[in-house]
Amino acid sequence: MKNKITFFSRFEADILSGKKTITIRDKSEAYFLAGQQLCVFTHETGRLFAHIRIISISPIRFEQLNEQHAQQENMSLHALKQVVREIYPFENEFVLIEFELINEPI
Ligand SMILES: CC(=O)Nc1ccn([C@H]2C[C@H](O)[C@@H](CO)O2)c(=O)n1
Repeated sequence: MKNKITFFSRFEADILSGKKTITIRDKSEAYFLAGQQLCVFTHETGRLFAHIRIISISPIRFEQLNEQHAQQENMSLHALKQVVREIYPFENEFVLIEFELINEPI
């Protein structure tokens, strides 16, 4: 089972401070399971910077993104939709991955 996930390095500080607690991914990353512990790397350089535990993973459509999701991403809803559209220009079906930061090594 794949136990790694990458994030753009611009989100590292928000993840480490606990301000960002979800991520929206396309279905190519729908294989994660609730309870799974993941090593978190930067997308750009592959540097390990955190460990997280998945709380839940559920399907979501682009038009269902709302203010609560934006808050969990520590950005405005407009910014969240813009980021998702930049990363996935043609996708409408996603998975919502809710996670918590863990300190213990895995
Ligand atoms: C780096 C990589 O492989 N893929 C992604 C995909 C998404 N994110 C972030 C951007 C937003 O905060 C949410 C919404 O998709 O998740 C990311 O850092 N890296």
